[in-house]
Amino acid sequence: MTTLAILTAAGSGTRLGRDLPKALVELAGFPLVLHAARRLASSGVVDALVVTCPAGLDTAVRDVVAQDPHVDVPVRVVEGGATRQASVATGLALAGPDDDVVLVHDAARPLAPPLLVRRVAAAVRAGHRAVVPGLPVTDTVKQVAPPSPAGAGAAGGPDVERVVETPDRALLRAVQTPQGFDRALLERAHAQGAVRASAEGLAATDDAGLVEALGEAVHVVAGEEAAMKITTERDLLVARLLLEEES
Ligand SMILES: Nc1ccn([C@@H]2O[C@H](COP(=O)(O)OP(=O)(O)OP(=O)(O)O)[C@@H](O)[C@H]2O)c(=O)n1
Ligand SMILES: C[C@](O)(CO)[C@H](O)COP(=O)(O)O
Repeated sequence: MTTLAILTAAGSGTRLGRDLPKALVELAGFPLVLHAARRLASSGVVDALVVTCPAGLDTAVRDVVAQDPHVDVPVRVVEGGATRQASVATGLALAGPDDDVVLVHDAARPLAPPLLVRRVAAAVRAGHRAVVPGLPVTDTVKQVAPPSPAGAGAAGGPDVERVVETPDRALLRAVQTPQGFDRALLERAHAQGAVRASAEGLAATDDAGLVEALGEAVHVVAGEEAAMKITTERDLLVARLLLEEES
């Protein structure tokens, strides 16, 4: 039995605002997608990689990832979909007959360490069929009311939102990737949630959310600060510092 990693890299990186897709933006001389692929491969628990890429960039992404000497597992590259959820579904369709565990990881988390990959995969192999890494939340988090049709600032004052709840932060976890799944469960979750995949506002923001929607259990293992997500330029600066610390 084998473990497939789906590496999502098909996003455009709108919030980063560069003139190339985020996964191809360089950090310390290498594209984000390559950092992520190297760490997945060197975990020792990934047998093959499927990388989702933006339309028209399959050759560029294949050249970057599949030819890298540090990525010593078979690599396939496939064009992703309109949302992250759709991209994962496209990658999942390429799973082979022996793949019983699937890890889903974001190229936007390029420094997720190999030990985290092993921790997630081990928890799935130990019998937890859906596993996410998570960190405790340090801010106090407020839930706000949905926006009113008229808009919050409609009266002419500053934009304000009404708080409806303060969840107990001791029970909150900020979740990361890689997320790990029993392959059959992940397939069922994506099949059941398929109708959501076409639009950003409907799509699940992570794969575990689709499993939760089935009513199935999802488990959390300890996350890692290094698995931070690159969304903005500031995140790239922080990642650079983390890499310096690593070496
Ligand atoms: N249609 C999409 C959208 C996102 N992703 C991937 O999902 C991960 C998380 O997405 P995000 O951080 O939101 O990346 P982008 O969509 O590129 O960023 P933005 O929302 O700022 O455009 C990224 O590795 C991204 O490449 C994907 O494979 N397919
Ligand atoms: C999957 C994820 O990385 C878990 O934290 C996150 O939900 C991706 O979110 P994004 O808005 O697509 O960056």
